[in-house]
Amino acid sequence: MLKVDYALIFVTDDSIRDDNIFFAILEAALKGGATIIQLREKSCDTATFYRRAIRCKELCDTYKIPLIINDRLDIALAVCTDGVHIGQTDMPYDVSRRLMGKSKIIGLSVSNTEQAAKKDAQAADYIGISPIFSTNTKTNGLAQPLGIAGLKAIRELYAKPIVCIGGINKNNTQEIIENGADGIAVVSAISKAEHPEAATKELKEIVCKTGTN
Ligand SMILES: Cc1ncc(COP(=O)(O)OP(=O)(O)O)c(N)n1
Ligand SMILES: Cc1nc(C(=O)O)sc1CCOP(=O)(O)O
Ligand SMILES: [Mg+2]
Repeated sequence: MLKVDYALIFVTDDSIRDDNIFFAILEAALKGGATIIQLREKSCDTATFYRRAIRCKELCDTYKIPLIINDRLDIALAVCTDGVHIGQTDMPYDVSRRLMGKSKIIGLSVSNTEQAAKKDAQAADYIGISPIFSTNTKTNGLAQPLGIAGLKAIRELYAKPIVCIGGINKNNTQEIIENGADGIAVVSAISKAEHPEAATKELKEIVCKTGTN
């Protein structure tokens, strides 16, 4: 399997229901250098999710960038995406792995050091620190932010890639990477930017100049 670059995950904004706007922002993120796309839909029906996933896959394939589906293994399998991102209350890791297969990317959210030390997190391809900072974007059960101290504690015990999510922007990215994250995952820093392509480029440059990417 190709080495996966976790530097900059653009997580799509499910508050954008207009497909023209949604896909224009997605393409801007791809042009700007997002290294992974995560399609996250929390409230639409399955047919709508599936149709968006198909179009996302076509666009990601054009730019040769992996597509990961948030939560929904059935959509990931139906569209044959590169992976899935699961949370602590989503489909269990073992089942996700059995259904997705060995070659696919599986990410798992962790909200404390105990979860990061458990076998599911250790077996996943990467973990998402959930959240690193406070955010208004996630409206379904945001955990207590881990902050930089929490990231450092998890880095001590976790050897695989760590991606941080929640309240990340161009002003706090450098600190996150300096303290052990391999990459960042963002929604609003790209989707709500005046120029999403330029915003993506700027975030990517900060990650790459700070880390070893
Ligand atoms: C990279 C990354 N990390 C964490 C999350 C959060 O996933 P989850 O805990 O399942 O919450 P929802 O996104 O499903 O609301 C993520 N999506 N991506
Ligand atoms: C999708 C998601 N998951 C989170 C978690 O903590 O699990 S925070 C989040 C939203 C991140 O959006 P923004 O970059 O706009 O803060
Ligand atoms: Mg989830």
